[in-house]
Amino acid sequence: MSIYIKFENVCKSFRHEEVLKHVNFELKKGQIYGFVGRNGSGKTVIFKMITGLMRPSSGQIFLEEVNMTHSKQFPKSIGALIETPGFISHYSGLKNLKILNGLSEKPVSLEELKESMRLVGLDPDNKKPVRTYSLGMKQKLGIAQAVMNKPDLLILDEPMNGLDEESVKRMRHFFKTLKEEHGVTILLASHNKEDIQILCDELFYIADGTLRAQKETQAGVSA
Ligand SMILES: Nc1ncnc2c1ncn2[C@@H]1O[C@H](COP(=O)(O)OP(=O)(O)OP(=O)(O)O)[C@@H](O)[C@H]1O
Repeated sequence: MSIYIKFENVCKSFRHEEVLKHVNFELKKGQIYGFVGRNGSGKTVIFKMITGLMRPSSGQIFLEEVNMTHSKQFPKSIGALIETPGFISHYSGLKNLKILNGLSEKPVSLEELKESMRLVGLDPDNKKPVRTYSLGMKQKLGIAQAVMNKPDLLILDEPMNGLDEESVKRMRHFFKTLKEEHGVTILLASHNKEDIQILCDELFYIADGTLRAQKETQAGVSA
């Protein structure tokens, strides 16, 4: 299988803080990769660099052999939930998705937007403004936003935050289906061992700025 994403000697520093030191990894298509590490270890920084929201201090990042290191564009093949998504609080969930869809380079139909909401457990006909949404509902809308334009690569930073047990199960099933039936590559940062064990094919541990890989067997393992 060919390499989808490649980090080559990537370093990232903020002022005097060296967050990532010569990070190297290669990711293949159609796998779920887990990124594990303590608070502040650099998971979100890695995700932001893949989406082009942040630049490495040195080193190179490739996405499908295209050098993304100095790219100013958010790649259109990526859907992401990184930190708290910003929604327009006085609009409904669906209206927010419609606006974001209008900005996308790969817009989908209204019915497809509604289907994304249903898939994460939200009612697209709910007219309530997002400001009245619970934490879990906002998180679900964030996931719907990440998947709605049918990305090849899905980046999920703590996607289960605020979700109840039933919703976590639904999301796990949903992410697995995206991988198995649609070949989506998923990068997942999570502090939840069960999510990591159930979902991930391979794990990366980040500590003291360095990254260590560990192979996982499908669905369940030695995390
Ligand atoms: N824009 C920024 N400016 C300065 N420092 C930053 C910036 N973004 C991240 N950092 C620092 O980089 C380090 C890694 O942050 P990051 O958000 O990647 O951690 P994380 O592994 O995602 O943590 P968590 O598990 O808490 O989500 C932290 O020390 C953080 O303070």
